[in-house]
Amino acid sequence: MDIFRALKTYYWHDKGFLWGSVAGLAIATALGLAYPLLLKTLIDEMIVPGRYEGVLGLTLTAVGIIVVKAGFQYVHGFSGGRLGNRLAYRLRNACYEKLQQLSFSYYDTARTGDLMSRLTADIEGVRMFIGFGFAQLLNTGLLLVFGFTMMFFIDWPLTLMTLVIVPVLGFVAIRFEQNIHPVFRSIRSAVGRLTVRVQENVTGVRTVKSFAREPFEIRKFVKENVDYRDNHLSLATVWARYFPLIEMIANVSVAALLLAGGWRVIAGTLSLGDLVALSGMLGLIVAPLWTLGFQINGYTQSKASGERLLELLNQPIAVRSHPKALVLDGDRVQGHVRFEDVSFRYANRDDQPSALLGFRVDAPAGSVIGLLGGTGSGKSTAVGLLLRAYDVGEGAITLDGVDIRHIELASLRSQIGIVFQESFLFSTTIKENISYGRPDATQEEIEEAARLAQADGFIRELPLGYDTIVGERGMGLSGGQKQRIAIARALLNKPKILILDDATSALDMETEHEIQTAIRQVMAGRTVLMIAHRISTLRRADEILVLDRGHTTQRGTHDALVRQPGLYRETYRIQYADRPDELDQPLTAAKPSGERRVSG
Ligand SMILES: Nc1ncnc2c1ncn2[C@@H]1O[C@H](COP(=O)(O)OP(=O)(O)OP(=O)(O)O)[C@@H](O)[C@H]1O
Repeated sequence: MDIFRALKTYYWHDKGFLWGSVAGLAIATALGLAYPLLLKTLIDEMIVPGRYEGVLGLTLTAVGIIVVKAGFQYVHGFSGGRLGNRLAYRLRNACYEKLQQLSFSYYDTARTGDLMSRLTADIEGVRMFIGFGFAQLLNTGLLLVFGFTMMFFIDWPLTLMTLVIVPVLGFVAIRFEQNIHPVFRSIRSAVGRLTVRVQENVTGVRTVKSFAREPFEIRKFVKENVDYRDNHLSLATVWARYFPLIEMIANVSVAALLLAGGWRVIAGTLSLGDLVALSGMLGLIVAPLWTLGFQINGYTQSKASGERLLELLNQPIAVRSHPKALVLDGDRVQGHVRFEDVSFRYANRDDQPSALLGFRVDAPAGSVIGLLGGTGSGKSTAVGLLLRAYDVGEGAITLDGVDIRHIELASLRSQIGIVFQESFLFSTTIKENISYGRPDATQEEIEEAARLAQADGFIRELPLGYDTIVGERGMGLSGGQKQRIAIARALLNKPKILILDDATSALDMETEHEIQTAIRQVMAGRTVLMIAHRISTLRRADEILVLDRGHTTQRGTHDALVRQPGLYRETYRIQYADRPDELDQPLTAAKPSGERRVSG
């Protein structure tokens, strides 16, 4: 029950509906117990003595009970439905909000399909139990108490005899719960894995098909499907073992009552009406006991689901704003960025050396800093740290002299425009994609940003222009077009700091040059951090840093770096093989930038 206690905040607002649902069902059940009493009256006081004048009154009483009982059943259904659905609504919102709050590090290991199944199937499991299952389970308990109390007043020795089944059934039900809970837990995570498979396959379908790996993907799916099926088979086995057992125990008590009760009716120590009432009541009590398995089933299923939801809801948020964090005033931000001996290691990669070591940059407002380096050298890590995707391990990053850990997260990020390596577009219009960061932007502003990003031309050629809907992940557009929309999106915000993480790699040289010129205009007085593999992108930067496995191996302007032996000159040589003029300049020794190659 700890799980449901922990989920209380999501349903306790509606405790009125909870009590309505419980009380509705309990009263309806109690009224149901009146039927055997009516039968007893009919037999003992009317049929046996032959006094039939009360039959009509008795029948009307039965009809009255039926109507009132139906009314209370309605209260149960209405309240349970309201309770469950409101709970599911709140839980869904809370999970979604949590997903928005969770930091980048959570998404490094999270699986989309698994999250999807938590937000759908698991919420459904909890909704069903709290809305209905809980009231039914409680009702079974109440029925036992009410029913046996009434039976006790009719004939206590026979009642005591039948009561023997209760602890036996209770024991079996607990064993059943213990056996079935782990099975349900594995089923839930098997569903999660199955969804992940499908989701990944659909997302990566182009890669799968281009490598002709469909059979491999099918095998992977079949493996998960076998796992899912086997889990269900285990479930069926547990069911098959316990269900007949529960039914058998319940029926033994009915048989015992008929035998002992029938004996006493023949002996004249029990009236026929009492025996009919007792067996009717036992039947009413035993019926929900038979479904106790189903009820426990629902309980354990929703407990497993509740666990998975709480696991998500209780996830620690790695990067968050300090309660007293500084909220930036956009008009007063200069955009002076400093990385002061920053080192960082990814939490999920403890076995690996640091992704960034002793990284130092001083980027006054309006400067352009270029980052060059082989793949995995730490370039994206550096810009991610400025965005506070992760918090630095050692050292500090400052914006206008303030440690960014002391700045309110949203206000920090609102000063930064970033274009990622992979341009993600939402499945909506191009217009909405560009104005994502500033939904209040006018059409003119959107078009202006698109013009600067060299996107206006191709957008206008599309049948619906800015109102064209781009599919999931921007399908239907070329890589370069997607990149240009992503650049327009970043430019529209007129951020004080612009980060371009290999953002122009999919563009041809000419378009890239035009975008660079446009970015220079827009970014006059603002700070740009630019990651690129092309010298043409970087050459105008005020300072270029060359990274290698997290270390800064070279730094300087293009003119200085091209004269130093090292990766920069080497890259230049490869990319400008037809223009070796700059390489003919006399070599200068590598500038002692203070960086030392430290292992690890
Ligand atoms: N989210 C992550 N979780 C764990 N390790 C990561 C993560 N992102 C990057 N790394 C690791 O950190 C190191 C630096 O990666 P980073 O992405 O900063 O390199 P990069 O220079 O931007 O490379 P590329 O040019 O290929 O984008 C690499 O060893 C990489 O495997």
